[in-house]
Amino acid sequence: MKRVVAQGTFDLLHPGHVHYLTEAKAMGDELYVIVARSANVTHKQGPVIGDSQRVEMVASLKPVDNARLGHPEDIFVPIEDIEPDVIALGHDQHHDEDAIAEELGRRGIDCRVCRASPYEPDEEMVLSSRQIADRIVSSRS
Ligand SMILES: Cc1cc2nc3c(=O)[nH]c(=O)nc-3n(C[C@H](O)[C@H](O)[C@H](O)COP(=O)(O)O)c2cc1C
Ligand SMILES: Nc1ncnc2c1ncn2[C@@H]1O[C@H](COP(=O)(O)OP(=O)(O)OP(=O)(O)O)[C@@H](O)[C@H]1O
Repeated sequence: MKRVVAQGTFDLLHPGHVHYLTEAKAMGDELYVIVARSANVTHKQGPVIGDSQRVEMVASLKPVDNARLGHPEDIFVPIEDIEPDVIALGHDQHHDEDAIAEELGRRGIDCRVCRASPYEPDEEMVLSSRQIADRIVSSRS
């Protein structure tokens, strides 16, 4: 069985997340998803929804075989546990492919790192958790 890992915040779910996770699943046989801890989402506004609720929602999605909360300090601890064949980075994730590949090599983990594609079907869809939150604020105030 070929294992794939996907990761992200997954605050307010939308079809962009489903596209990403479906594409990641197609890279192997089993999809494991690491959900970022709120405390570690420091590069943008933190999630509205709490850690365990985000994990529960991601776990319920069709392509997902296993979802878990990430490690508080070391993002490679869940990777060492899962032992994936592929890490599928999201199209806009700020993580650097080469830096991740280097650290995997240093830790003796034999795993490919690749980049998923964006989902942008038309202008009607709101394909970003932040944009959904902004729309709620502007339409309710
Ligand atoms: C290979 C990999 C493993 C990760 N593992 C964790 C983790 O264990 N704990 C965590 O809080 N975040 C982890 N992250 C980070 C988040 O999943 C997420 O990528 C980061 O917070 C950026 O959020 P965004 O991609 O939703 O913008 C990991 C990221 C990568 C690329
Ligand atoms: N429209 C999209 N197309 C493809 N992948 C997406 C899309 N939106 C999010 N993803 C992917 O889903 C994963 C989780 O993304 P994240 O939780 O940051 O969602 P987001 O909607 O982009 O959030 P925000 O709007 O707050 O930046 C990431 O790997 C990201 O690349």
